[in-house]
Amino acid sequence: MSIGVIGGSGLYDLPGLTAVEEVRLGSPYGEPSGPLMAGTLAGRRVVFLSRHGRGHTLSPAEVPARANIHALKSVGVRQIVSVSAVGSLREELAPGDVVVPDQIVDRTRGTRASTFFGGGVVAHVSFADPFCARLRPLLAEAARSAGARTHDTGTYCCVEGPQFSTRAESDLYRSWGMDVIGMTALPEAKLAREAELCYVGLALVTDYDCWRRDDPGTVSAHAVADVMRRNVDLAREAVVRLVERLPDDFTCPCQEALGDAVMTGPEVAVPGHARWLLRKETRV
Ligand SMILES: CSC[C@H]1O[C@H](OP(=O)(O)O)[C@H](O)[C@@H]1O
Ligand SMILES: Nc1ncnc2[nH]cnc12
Repeated sequence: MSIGVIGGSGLYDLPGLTAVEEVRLGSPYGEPSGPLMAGTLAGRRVVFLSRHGRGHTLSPAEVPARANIHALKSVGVRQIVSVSAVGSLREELAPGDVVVPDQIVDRTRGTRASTFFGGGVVAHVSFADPFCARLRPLLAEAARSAGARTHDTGTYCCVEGPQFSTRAESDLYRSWGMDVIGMTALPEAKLAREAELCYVGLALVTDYDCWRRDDPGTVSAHAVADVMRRNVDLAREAVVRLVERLPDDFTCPCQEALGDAVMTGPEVAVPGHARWLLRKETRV
């Protein structure tokens, strides 16, 4: 069993990962964003994947999230830490801070492939708590002990992009109580739940989006990348400390997410595309 790390903007490899084997995999959903880098970190097997690909060639809507989750699960990953750059929608969440979100609001446009189900097999997973409730506190503790000013909760507003928001949108998301804004936590988090993997977010605040009228600067892609570059060591250290804290026998309800989710009966043959997901006991 291993821990997966998906690196977002500015995090294209995982410094300190040793004995790295580059694993190139296909999947029923096409190619993942790039090769999986499987190695050792803090004595555990860790598999790193760059979300936007080497050289950052995939925009948020182009990230092959189904292939990525399938590939990570197929090499034995059971927990995923998603590292991502986010804008802050709150004064108190400052650039350089870490947020470990506990909620998401979906503002994507519905064009991203966001389920493994359909095509003859129906399942509705519970998504009330979209991030793994057992892993989140461990990650928050790990980030704090790595030296980050850490916020243990927060609502991640996932927008379609690739353009940044208008001021009116930024104001609207704030009025809705959203805390941070990004473009990639969905559909990744949904797909991880369907694949019965634990999924948590290490959200690094890079900017104040565009809502602050006292600040003439607004977010830019290069400013985000600069802040992320300065925080690579922090992200890595937080992952190391999480890996150190994670018990070998860590279990969690995420690993049983399909137990009460599948509607399709056992009299129906499981279509080929869903066989990797379904155990006999998960069917009605
Ligand atoms: C480069 S700025 C916008 C870009 O950065 C974030 O990506 P990730 O979550 O992979 O770090 C944001 O969601 C946008 O995709
Ligand atoms: N302000 C912002 N909006 C959307 N995605 C982001 N990623 C980093 N900062 C962002």
